[in-house]
Amino acid sequence: MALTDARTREEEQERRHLAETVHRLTTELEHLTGYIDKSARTIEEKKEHLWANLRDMDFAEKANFRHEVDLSVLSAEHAAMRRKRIERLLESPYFGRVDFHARGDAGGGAYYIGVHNFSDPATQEILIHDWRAPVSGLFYDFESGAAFFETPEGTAHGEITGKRQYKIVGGRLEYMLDSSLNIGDDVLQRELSQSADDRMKNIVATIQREQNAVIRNETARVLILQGVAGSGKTSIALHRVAFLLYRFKDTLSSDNVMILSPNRVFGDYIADVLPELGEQQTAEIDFDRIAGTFLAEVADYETFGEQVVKLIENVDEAAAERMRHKATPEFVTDLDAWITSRADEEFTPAEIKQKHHRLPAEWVAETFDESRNLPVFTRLDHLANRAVYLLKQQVLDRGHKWAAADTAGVRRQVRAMFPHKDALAMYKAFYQDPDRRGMFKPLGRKKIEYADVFPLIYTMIRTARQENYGHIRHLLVDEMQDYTPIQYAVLRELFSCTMTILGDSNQSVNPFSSSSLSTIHNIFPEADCLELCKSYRSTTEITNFAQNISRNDKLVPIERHGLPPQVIACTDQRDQQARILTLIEQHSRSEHRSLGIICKTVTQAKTLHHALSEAGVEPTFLDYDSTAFAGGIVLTSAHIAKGLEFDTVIVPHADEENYTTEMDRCMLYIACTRAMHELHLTHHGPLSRFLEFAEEPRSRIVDTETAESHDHAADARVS
Ligand SMILES: Nc1ncnc2c1ncn2[C@@H]1O[C@H](COP(=O)(O)OP(=O)(O)OP(=O)(O)O)[C@@H](O)[C@H]1O
Repeated sequence: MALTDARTREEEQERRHLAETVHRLTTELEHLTGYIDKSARTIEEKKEHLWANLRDMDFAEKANFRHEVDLSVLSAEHAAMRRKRIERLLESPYFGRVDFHARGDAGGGAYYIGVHNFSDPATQEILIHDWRAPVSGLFYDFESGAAFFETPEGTAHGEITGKRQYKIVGGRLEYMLDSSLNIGDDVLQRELSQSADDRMKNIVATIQREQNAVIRNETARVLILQGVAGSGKTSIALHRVAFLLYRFKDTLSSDNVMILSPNRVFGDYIADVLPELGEQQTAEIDFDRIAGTFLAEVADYETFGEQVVKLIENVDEAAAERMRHKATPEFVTDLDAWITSRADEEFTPAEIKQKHHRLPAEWVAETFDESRNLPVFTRLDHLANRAVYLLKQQVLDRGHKWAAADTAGVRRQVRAMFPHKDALAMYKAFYQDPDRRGMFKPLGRKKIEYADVFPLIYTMIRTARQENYGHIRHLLVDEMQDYTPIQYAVLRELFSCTMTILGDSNQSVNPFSSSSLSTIHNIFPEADCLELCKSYRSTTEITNFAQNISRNDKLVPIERHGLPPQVIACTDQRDQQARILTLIEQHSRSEHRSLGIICKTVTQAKTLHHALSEAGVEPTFLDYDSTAFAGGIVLTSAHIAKGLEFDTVIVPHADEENYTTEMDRCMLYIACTRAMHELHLTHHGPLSRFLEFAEEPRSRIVDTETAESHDHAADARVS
């Protein structure tokens, strides 16, 4: 009874504290709104004054006046940004509290932690600490007892006497929980059992200790993060970007951060996380866009998506061999050495003659030699420019004319000293070597295979000066396993900044050209490598099911239970469609929001989309041309679904014919690991070999009344 009283009293105190915080936030919001309105009026008046008196003002007065207007606009913008943050805080002012008694300090204090800092403007007292502030590390990194955090004056040691977590929605306390341990399991369970939002959401309130270590790593120039499916890699990487923006705010802004994502749908899916954390959206890029920038005027090329389609739908052994060859680190070393030696081996200095004036071959050799450290085509341009300058000088000195045709003539002679006309010609010549014969196979007259796209871009970068991303100071690379060493070599040339590189070697979409953790580490030997092994996305049942498809002994599933995955045997194609329609119908009646129907290929997804549309269901169809993610019911391929998640997933065509190769196994694994709460697989004909384990009676549910299994699941599910 006494305990309940104490608890009630504490809750009462917390409610009062919340009300007080909301009051102070509201006061500040009103103040800012007043300030912004007043600024808007002042700016308007100043502009009108400027227009009215423009003629009477001299240059200095006008400049002064404009400067004043600019300053007012800047200050109003700052206030508007601050107002946005206050509005966000009013929704949920804080999610955690840690009571810390610093050693030698009699008082000690309660630190409330939220998505932003908030200080009372009157007293400057910090009422809410930003989750990224050093003191907030206490909340994520320590249990009760001895703890420390860094302050500008040094390390503050002391003791944590209590930790509390809150769920505040719309400014109202939904619940609070005391937790002496790390972020309480209860809160995490509640968060994980919720339905998926349309987009990826922030997880600040429940960041786990091992995840926090990744987020707050300040020292790594390159950080490689290997994490099992659903371990929070992408979420953590985005929180890390938010942390770095906070920690290095004087030198790093969102304009200097870039995210290299697998495709635009994924880019759109994660687009809300940084703004939710109070940061601006960063620029986003993918390898297809890098290819577009470099090759638009050079060659037509197969895209990554087209290559995946080709591989899944019809594996061409010779093409696979070419891919394998170009996906090795040795290939990069070979190509690099070959490019580097071209100038020495193939440049033949010769005399340059123009308008009866000459530059001897020795001069040519010496001049070419002076620019040794530059790429070969840049060296040729330098040489030609010097030759044009000298010869033109001599011609003009004699009183003759120098025409554009003379400049072109000199350039032609210089270019003739090197056998390759451009990077593409040079790249093709690389394959003249008998050891490499057959390794280059264009698709038609001017189109190159995807496997040649980045070797060619690398050749371009190494042979002539190219634009790079010099303004980018941090690059985040997601799905690292899908990029080859040559792609990393291109990244190294284009970005000379710190990087966070993350992925999962179990989720490669192309077994012929994927990179293992050790390969990537060899490319970035200076990198810190961290690993996340706990999987948070799916129920234990779904994770265990996926583990049977592709085992990863390091994976630790989170204890959260739900319906066992269903494998539904259908009598024919029509029956399969009917079953899928029933599952969609069940989903729409359930508490779940998002449903992903994930086929192996885009072609299969398209066919199913057509059939479902005819039956009156209109899921959002995502293919390689899609640029935005959509909530609700989504129909797509495993490759495109990568990185996404859904409350419920249906995997159609789980038969032996469809899922039979190692590549198919990857696709099946990716599709199944997209499910958070429910997973259903349908098939007609023999079940895929990768699902043989599911044929055992306990895990396989064939022709059962689905409602019954739902009831069973409800019992097992943790609420
Ligand atoms: N600490 C956490 N608190 C709450 N939710 C979490 C936490 N860590 C991960 N999650 C949830 O787990 C799910 C998976 O996260 P995320 O997509 O970032 O993982 P991933 O490792 O990139 O997955 P995959 O490689 O399979 O695409 C998300 O719903 C995310 O919100």
